Amino acid sequence: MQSTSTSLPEPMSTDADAGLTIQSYGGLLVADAEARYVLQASRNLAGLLGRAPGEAVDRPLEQVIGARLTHRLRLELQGATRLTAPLTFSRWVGGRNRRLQLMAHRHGERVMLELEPLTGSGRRRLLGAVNQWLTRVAGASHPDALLEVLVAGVRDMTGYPRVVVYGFDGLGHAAAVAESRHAACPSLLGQRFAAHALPPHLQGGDGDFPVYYLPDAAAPAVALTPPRDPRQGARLAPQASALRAPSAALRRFLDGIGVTSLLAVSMPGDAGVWGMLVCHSDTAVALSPTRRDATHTLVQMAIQRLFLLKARVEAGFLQRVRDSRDLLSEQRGQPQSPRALLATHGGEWLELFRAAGAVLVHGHELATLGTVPPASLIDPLVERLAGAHHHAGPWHTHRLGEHPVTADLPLAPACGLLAIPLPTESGRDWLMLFRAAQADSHCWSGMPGSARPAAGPPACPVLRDALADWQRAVQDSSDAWERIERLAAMDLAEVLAIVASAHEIAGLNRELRQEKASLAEANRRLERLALRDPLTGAYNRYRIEQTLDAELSAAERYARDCALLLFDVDHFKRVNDGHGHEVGDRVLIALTEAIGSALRGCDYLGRWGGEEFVVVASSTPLSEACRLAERLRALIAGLEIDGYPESVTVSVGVAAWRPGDDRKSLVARADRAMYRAKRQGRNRVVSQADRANEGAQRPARPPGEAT
Ligand SMILES: Nc1nc2c(ncn2[C@@H]2O[C@H](COP(=O)(O)OP(=O)(O)OP(=O)(O)O)[C@@H](O)[C@H]2O)c(=O)[nH]1
Repeated sequence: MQSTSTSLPEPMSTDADAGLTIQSYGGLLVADAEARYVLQASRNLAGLLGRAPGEAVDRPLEQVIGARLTHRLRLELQGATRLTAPLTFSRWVGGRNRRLQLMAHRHGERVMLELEPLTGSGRRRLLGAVNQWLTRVAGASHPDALLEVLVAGVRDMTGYPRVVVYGFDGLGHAAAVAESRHAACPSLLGQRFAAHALPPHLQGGDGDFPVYYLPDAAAPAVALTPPRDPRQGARLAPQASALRAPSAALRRFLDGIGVTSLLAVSMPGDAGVWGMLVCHSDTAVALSPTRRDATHTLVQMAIQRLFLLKARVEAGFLQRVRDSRDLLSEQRGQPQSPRALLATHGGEWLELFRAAGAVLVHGHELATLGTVPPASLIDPLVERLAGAHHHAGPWHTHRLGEHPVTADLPLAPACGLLAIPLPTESGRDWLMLFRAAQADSHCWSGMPGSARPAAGPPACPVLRDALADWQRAVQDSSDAWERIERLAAMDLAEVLAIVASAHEIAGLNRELRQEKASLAEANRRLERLALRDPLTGAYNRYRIEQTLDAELSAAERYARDCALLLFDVDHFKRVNDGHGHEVGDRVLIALTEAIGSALRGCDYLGRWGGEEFVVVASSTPLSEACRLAERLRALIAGLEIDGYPESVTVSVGVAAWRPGDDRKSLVARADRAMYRAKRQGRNRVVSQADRANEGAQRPARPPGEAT
């Protein structure tokens, strides 16, 4: 047992603690951190414990609530900030046994003990109802249906005439998303409250007290006895107890909407408070702690199920986007232009992302689908985005008209934009999804000048007076882009970048192939010009001389045969003169074709000049060369040429390489032989060996020169 003298606080004179007043249906004891002494008590303590506050303050806790209860309390509070479940006990008060509930939690250096009367009636029926609603919550298959079940269940279990679920958006604004109400209650469904304008019981939820219950807002608040210890004298914050009496602001708010009793249960989410379930009644409602606990349990179950269902809906959405992405990916082999891509897949994307239009910008190509801003504004928009957005994630807004990046671009009818940079090197490729302005269905409470909807809430002077800045009609706004949509769009953009780039690369390859083909053709033309005679296509003089030089050095080096055949068309002048140059040309061409077709692959035909041609016959001794020449002569003589009725004959001089020969000497011998063939009557072959048979010797002449 601890000594009173060492630990009892010194009395001090102070004003009543105005920070915390509590609701009269419950009672409050404030104890020291070790829960040994009562430091303060609510002034209605006698009604609950049968003991006046004066008989409790400064007393050991055991004396006030009993030794056994105190012992259990200390045990369960060890190392904890609150009891996990309320403790129940009985007390004789006013000649009858009363059942009470004790909840306790730490608040700074104090332990707060909250007392409430227990009404034990209807437990069995409650259990049945809870089970029934839990089963229905577990069976709900869609988030909306689940919330409907929840509000109906809570209304059934609590008897409140109106139960509303408010959802908070990312900015803390609340909207009534589900409601169950008695026919006489005006509906709050769809009603929105700006974050800073929310009534206190809706502001972000109270993490310490997930359930706030106000049986009767009109009931007088109960003060606490003043603290006596200066060290404990700091003012108790109003939030110190779940039994706190309504603040003046809450009281005014509830007055404004005609609510007397309130039960608010916070709905925690992954990141803070997701929403709040609120029960309203215009008359006082006595709700046993058991029913409140049951309500709390149902809400907790529902919120877990809600997230599960939301996750399923999101997974379904993601799966559909991935299916579309995979389909796209499978088409990598058949690259499509941005236009074709949008035409093939865009419709599905618009449906999936609830978008009115899409733009795909890739390289210099731009494709559009559905309702999008005017084409002339897409380039400036891309410019802006490229300047303002420097990471791989999506850029998004549901208010293009108000966003600093886009405010001065008249992008209507587009209102929301989800723009995903394609992961390409240019940094200027985008997939853009546009949403149209949403016809305003938001109803913000207390909007000045607006007529109250017939089924709307009663006028609320508190909100109307205090919240001028949020009393704007929601206009020029589209549905916001949800996180899951942004993630899915990024997924899509990744594959889109690959497919669109594949298309671009295929295009470049095509151009490259075309360029290569043109280049090869130009080279062929160039080669032809440089090495071939333009009329007949035979090697030109320059090329055939090169060939002859190469053959002669090979002959020299490897002691290999090589022969030269020099052809001259007989009386060619007559062909020209008699039939015209055109026919003369035709004769030269026909002759070239005939010789060319009769030669081996290792022989070369060249035009020596005018109507003179040479054949360089490699690895060919003189005798064979003569036979070849004779064969060619006969072939030419047998030619039938269109437009030239006569036979074309040639005189051929044949010379074979001898050691020490160079081009000049070999050509000179062939030329002399050819000259002899002319002299002997034309249309014949004469070789260098025949020289002995011929008396006259033709003087050497430059090759190609007319004889
Ligand atoms: N149509 C045409 N004629 C050519 C071409 N090159 C040279 N000639 C002509 O060929 C003729 C050669 O005549 P000549 O050198 O007198 O010899 P020839 O008439 O063949 O008489 P012989 O050689 O003595 O049998 C000239 O009239 C040239 O104008 C050509 O590319 N096309």
